[in-house]
This record gives sequence, structure tokens and C-alpha cells, in this order.
Amino acid sequence: MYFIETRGNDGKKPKKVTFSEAILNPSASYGGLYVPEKLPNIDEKFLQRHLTSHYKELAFDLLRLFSIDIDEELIKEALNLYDKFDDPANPIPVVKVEENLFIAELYHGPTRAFKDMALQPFGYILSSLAKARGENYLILAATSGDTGPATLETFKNRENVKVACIYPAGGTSDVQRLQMVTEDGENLKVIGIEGDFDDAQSALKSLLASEKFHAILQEKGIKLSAANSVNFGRIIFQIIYHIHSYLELVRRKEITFGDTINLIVPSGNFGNALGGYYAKKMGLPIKKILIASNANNVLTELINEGRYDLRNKHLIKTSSPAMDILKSSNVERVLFDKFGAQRTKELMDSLNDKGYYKLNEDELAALQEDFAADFSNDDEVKAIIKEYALEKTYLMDPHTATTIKLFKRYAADKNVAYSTAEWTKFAPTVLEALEGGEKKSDLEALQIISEKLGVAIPQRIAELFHKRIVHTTVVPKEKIEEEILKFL
Ligand SMILES: N[C@@H](CCOP(=O)(O)O)C(=O)O
Repeated sequence: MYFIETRGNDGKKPKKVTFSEAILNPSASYGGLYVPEKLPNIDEKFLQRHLTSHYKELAFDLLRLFSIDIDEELIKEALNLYDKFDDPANPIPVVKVEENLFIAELYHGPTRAFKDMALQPFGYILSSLAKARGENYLILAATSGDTGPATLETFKNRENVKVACIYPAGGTSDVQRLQMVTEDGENLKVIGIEGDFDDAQSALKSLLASEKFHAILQEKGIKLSAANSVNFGRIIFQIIYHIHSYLELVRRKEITFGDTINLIVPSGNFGNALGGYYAKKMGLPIKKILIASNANNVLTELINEGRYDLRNKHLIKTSSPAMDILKSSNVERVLFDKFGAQRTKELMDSLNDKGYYKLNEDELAALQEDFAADFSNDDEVKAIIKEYALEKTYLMDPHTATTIKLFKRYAADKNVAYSTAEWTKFAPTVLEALEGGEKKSDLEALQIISEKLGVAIPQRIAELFHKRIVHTTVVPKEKIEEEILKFL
């Protein structure tokens, strides 16, 4: 299968590339993204076959449907990394929380957030390709808290790759920050910036698109790639778990083949939601993808009103920092799929130049065929955490809590909501939700919640508080490139 560009081709880059080319060099013409030329189909036979199979087999067959140019043995080795998850027999438990609400817990990997689901195998494949080709890569990552730790974990001490991870100083939870600044691999550099996630991601995108930066790296014998979901290598692994969720409901006889379900997705950069959209397009019986946001509600406005409007908006720091994003990358792939390259370029140019775009009526209707959306503010999030912990004995983190408003609206349907991070990454907010009062430190809050509710703190989270801080760099956003070059 080949991959093409969301904003069309500039005549300088190849018109289509293979999967390996798309993941090693994810920068497409005009600042666009790579997408599959044609999505493969999954039919009932495919689903039936995987009713009794392991997640790794489902993943392997799904990747095969895309006919990617990666050696099958390498894919199998990469998928074996799911054996490190809490339950090697099932990396994603799906918990029935109440009638029609199933929570798919995507956080049982090493860094306790859904990013491990894709970054564990993707990091292995990318670094193995680099080594096999005898090439050296700089991998950029911009993070609002979860992608960073998962990227550092997957690439740590891997040969032929160096990682520069950019995070907004003060814009993540303390556990997320510690997960990054205590990572001690020789090939890793963590850079805090005086700015927000959008600044970090804009820097990443302009470095990816910069011929000058590529040339400087070339002189050093280094090529450039990225670990964020701008890289299709991330997205392909984010399609699989939606199929797994559906199969889980069939296995438990909650639905039969052909019944439709909703997916409720806490959304920031839209990679998870895009994975669900692709699964739907490929034939998975999904009724709607419900997009849950926090107070940074650009996606709610887009899906409900058809306008993506950044004018007069500034990023708000919320209790769900991984979703503190205004410039959401993967909406572009949906625009391309629905309206084609020319219109996508028009819309994205308008967003970049004027700070907004507006869909016409037909376009909005097309978007609403697949998506609905709502957002929750921090008070609503805290109330949900408390309600579910105390009344339904289900402990959830603030990102997961944003899905519940949508569940309540669609409670007559079967819904799979995604839990994208473990509560342990946001313990002070969770404790504040449960008990009110002054915000406690992460360590204190973790201990109190663990004792009171009898829930375990994973060792890797507990030991963060005793690890040496390795990365102390914090720079103005204008100095990101300089800092990266100092590290190489
Ligand atoms: N929510 C992310 C932001 C980056 O998203 P990605 O899917 O493009 O990696 C984070 O937690 O870092």
C-alpha cells in the first residue's frame, strides 16, 4: 500500500511513498500529513476469525491488511512488547461500569497512558529500520504529558536514534514531568519550554518542514522523524484497539455481529478518534465517534458548529493537561478523507494564515454523520470522578472523566469509552475530587488514595519520586532548535 499527502503534492516530494518511507520521513508537501491511499476492508469474516484470537494476532492481521513494507518477523517482535503490559493475555481490559457503558483501559503499559499502545511497537519498528538501513535518526516529540514519557521509554538506549522531547514547563502533571526528566538514556534529551503544547508542536512541525534544519542534520549524518501522531506509524496502531473493543462486547454477548456501538474518545491531537474513524470506514459497525474535550473545546465547536476558530482563544490549563491542545493535528486527516486534498489545503491554509476556517453546511453534515462532541470543565470532571468512584467503585482519571457527559447523552446505545491514562498520573486532582480541600502533592495524594480505596500504585510510578533528575533544561520557545543542535 502507498501513502499520499493530505494537502496535495508540491512537485518536489514523491507523489506517493511506502509505509516505511512515510514513518521515517513523515513530512509531507505543504506541511501536510501522510494518509493511506485506500483503506482496506474488515468484514464479518475478519471479525469472526479474531473472536478467539489474542490482541497480538488481531494486530498482526490488521497490519497485514495494510500491506505495509515491513518484514513480518519484525512486526511480530514489535507486537511481543505487549507481553510487558499488566496482563500479557489481554493488554486492554474492557470493564463494564454500568448498563451500556464499557471502559476500555488503554493505560496498562509501562508509562500508564494509551500512548504505549502505539509507541511500544512503533518505536521498535522505527529504530530497527534505522539500524537495518545503517541510518541515524533524530526523533522529535512534542508532548502535553503522555506522548513524551512513552516516546522516551520506547526509544531509550535503542541504537541509531536520538530523541528530543519538548514539553511545556508547568503544563503537565508532576508525575508526567518526572517520567520525562528522570529518564537517563544517553540518547535522550528532554527540553522544557516557556510556552504551551501548541508552541511545542508548532516548533516540531516547522522543524520537520524546514529544509535548512534537514540540511544541518544531513551534515551530521542524521535524518529526521517524529514520534507524534503526525506520523502515520502511530495511527496504524491506534486503529486496532477499536476493533478489540468491539470484539470484547461480542465475546461477552453484549452485542451480536452487526450491532453498532459508539466510541467515546477523550481527544486532544485527535489520533485516537482518527483511529476509530478509520476503523468505522473499514467496516467496523460504529454508530458514532463521540469526541470528549476539556475547556479547550475547539473540537466541540468544530463538530457542533463547523468552525475551527483560534481567534481570541488562548490555551487554558486544565486538570486534564494531555488534552490542553488547540491546534489538533489529526482533524486534517478526516478533512482529507471527506473533502479531498485541494479543500484540505484551503482549510489548513486558512487556519494557519487567519486563525480559523469554516465548513459549509454540506461539509458540516458530512462531519456529523460520523462524529458528535461535547466538553466538560474542571468542576464537571471532578464531580464525575467522585460520582463514579463512590457510587460505582470505578476510579478514573480526569481525561477519562470527560467522556461521561457524552455517555449520559447516548446512554440508550452501547458505548465504549476510552480510559487514556491511569489515575496515578493525576492523583492530586483525583483526591481533590474525592475529598475537596487543599490540593496535596502527588506523592501524598497517591498514598492517601491508595490506602483509602485499596488501589495499588505501580512500582514505576512510586519510584519516580526517588529518581535522580537528569534533565533540567527549560528555554524560551525560540531556543528549541538551538537546544536540539547542542545535544546532537
Ligand atoms: N496528548 C498528547 C499530545 C501529543 O499527541 P500525539 O498523539 O500527537 O502524540 C500528549 O499527551 O503528549
